[in-house]
Amino acid sequence: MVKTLEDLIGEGVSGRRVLVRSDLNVPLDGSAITDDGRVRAALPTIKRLAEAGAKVVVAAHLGRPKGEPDPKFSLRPVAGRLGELLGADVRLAGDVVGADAQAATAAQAEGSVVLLENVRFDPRETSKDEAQRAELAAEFAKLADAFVSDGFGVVHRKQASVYDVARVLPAYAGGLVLAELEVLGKLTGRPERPYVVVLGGSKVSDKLAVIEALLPKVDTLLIGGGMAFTFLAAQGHGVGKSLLEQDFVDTARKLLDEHGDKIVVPSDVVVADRFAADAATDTVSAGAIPGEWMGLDVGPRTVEAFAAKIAGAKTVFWNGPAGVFELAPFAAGTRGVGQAIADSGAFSVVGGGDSAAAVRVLGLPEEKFSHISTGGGASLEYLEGKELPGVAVLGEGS
Ligand SMILES: Nc1ncnc2c1ncn2[C@@H]1O[C@H](COP(=O)(O)OP(=O)(O)O)[C@@H](O)[C@H]1O
Ligand SMILES: O=C(OP(=O)(O)O)[C@H](O)COP(=O)(O)O
Repeated sequence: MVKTLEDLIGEGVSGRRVLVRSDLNVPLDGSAITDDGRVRAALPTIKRLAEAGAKVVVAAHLGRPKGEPDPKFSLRPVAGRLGELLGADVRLAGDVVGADAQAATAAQAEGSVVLLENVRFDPRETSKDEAQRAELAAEFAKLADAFVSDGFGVVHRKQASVYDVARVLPAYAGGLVLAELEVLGKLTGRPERPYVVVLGGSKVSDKLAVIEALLPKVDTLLIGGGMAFTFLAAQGHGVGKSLLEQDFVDTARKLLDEHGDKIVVPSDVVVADRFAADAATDTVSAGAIPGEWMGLDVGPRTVEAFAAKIAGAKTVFWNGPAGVFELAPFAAGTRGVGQAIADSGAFSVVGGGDSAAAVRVLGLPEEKFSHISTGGGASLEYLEGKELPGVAVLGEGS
């Protein structure tokens, strides 16, 4: 049996030091948070512990820094926002587990919150070497007496602050992780059919691996965003300077051969001469992407084709924006797909940091989605039937 946050509260946390792993990986424009959804989602667990008198130490990552401190990836803006939402100061430690983190946590009052600096500033966090990760986990463990895993968006990562630390501290599942798993469970049982999955985004290599496992489970797979170009290349099209995962082209061709009836790829693309809001743009057929240009959104014919499939669905899962929605000229595809899902009346789940942000930033009707999940890759791996290391480890000790 997995122990939960409520079990921990029941054991009594007043004066105890509790390490919480949250997913605070928010989209930033410079140092401004463009969507604080993940901070809001992390709030209930942190608040619950603080109100119960715990000394709360929050661990989180931001982006993918290269295992060393990099001011661009500092959690400072997040500490500020978390403090505003909590209505209390949140001290940001200057390091992950170093002298400043130790001093900040040693000086904590009951009910206070310290945020450790981006855990990915330490190369051991994401190391493939288990001994390295275990070493960092032991250092996290010195800062706390218990661990609450609440970062749903990152439970698919076997990383020190997600997985290894749960093996060295008494570990509990946070409310967000439990709530997310409960909703996603509805998609793994017997989803009402037709079951349509819409994929896009830019974490192409991560997600291409999931497609193969998902295909037998779904009726239709709509592929937009950055991952579409690997499939267009597999169909023999030139994709210019668009995102392309060359190593996966052969697999994409095999998937199109074997499941061509289920997979829908873009028939037209919005292309640009640069990755910029003021780039020159054009809308072309998927087979006519100019060599020096890049595809940054799906075109209107594609949106129409995707919307028709979505309109007939009873269950929809969407991860990954259909285009670079952050830049106005490339937002129409994501808006169109999102609106079609909202209008479908299907049981609909949208997951992922950027996908969830897109719903809010583009002003799509949030209330028309059945669930907006904080995790994209994590949701996909769960739907694929894969074990999530950050969840599995919570049951290990019992
Ligand atoms: N054609 C494209 N080329 C490059 N980037 C893209 C393209 N389409 C979408 N994106 C980018 O994908 C990013 C989100 O991808 P991803 O992290 O995979 O999604 P999520 O966070 O929802 O899981 C967005 O920032 C968006 O700008
Ligand atoms: O943004 C995240 O995932 P998502 O883009 O799949 O929703 C999580 O914070 C995990 O980040 P990672 O994919 O760099 O490990």
